[in-house]
Amino acid sequence: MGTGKSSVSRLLADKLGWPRIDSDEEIEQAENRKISEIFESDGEDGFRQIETQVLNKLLTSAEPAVIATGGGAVLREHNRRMMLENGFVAALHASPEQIIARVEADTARPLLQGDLHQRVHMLLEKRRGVYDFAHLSVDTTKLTVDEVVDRILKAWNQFS
Ligand SMILES: Nc1ncnc2c1ncn2[C@@H]1O[C@H](COP(=O)(O)OP(=O)(O)O)[C@@H](O)[C@H]1O
Ligand SMILES: O=C(O)C1=C[C@@H](OP(=O)(O)O)[C@@H](O)[C@H](O)C1
Ligand SMILES: [Mg+2]
Repeated sequence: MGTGKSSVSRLLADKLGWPRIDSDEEIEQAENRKISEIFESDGEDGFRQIETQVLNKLLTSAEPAVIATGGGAVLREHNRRMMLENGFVAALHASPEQIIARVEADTARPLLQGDLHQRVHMLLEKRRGVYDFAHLSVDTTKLTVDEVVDRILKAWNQFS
């Protein structure tokens, strides 16, 4: 969360001339509920169930697209495999301090409610290594969105 997936995906899609899809927005549309409402009524497990269904549908569509997922979509091994089998996967990282600075004004992320500093450190620890499966990893801490997009495009051109 806060590493720039949603922001980077917009510019990346523009540059590629591809549609841009954000799985969180797709989930909200399909459910006609905000992410926070889904967490509130169905819990994290309920959200992950919906997220997996939506992601699988997006990943098996024939059209090329830039897909931004939520940061926890990769917690399920099945999703990691689907992503690798159907696309080029870029994982965006950032330092805990930078993540906190980027998300502190935003209340839309249920897993970051409460003590933000403690939540961010706890989640980074819990998820350590889970993003290593990606084709490319980018530390966005000191990069602009433009620079992140350039890194992804370079790696994508070599990959494809
Ligand atoms: N490279 C960056 N440098 C500075 N701010 C950024 C960068 N990438 C994203 N942001 C800002 O951080 C916040 C979270 O970005 P977002 O794209 O929603 O991240 P994610 O989808 O990974 O949670 C937004 O306010 C966005 O403008
Ligand atoms: O990391 C997570 O578990 C989550 C990340 C969020 O998306 P962003 O990574 O785009 O903030 C969103 O899917 C939900 O709040 C859960
Ligand atoms: Mg996002």
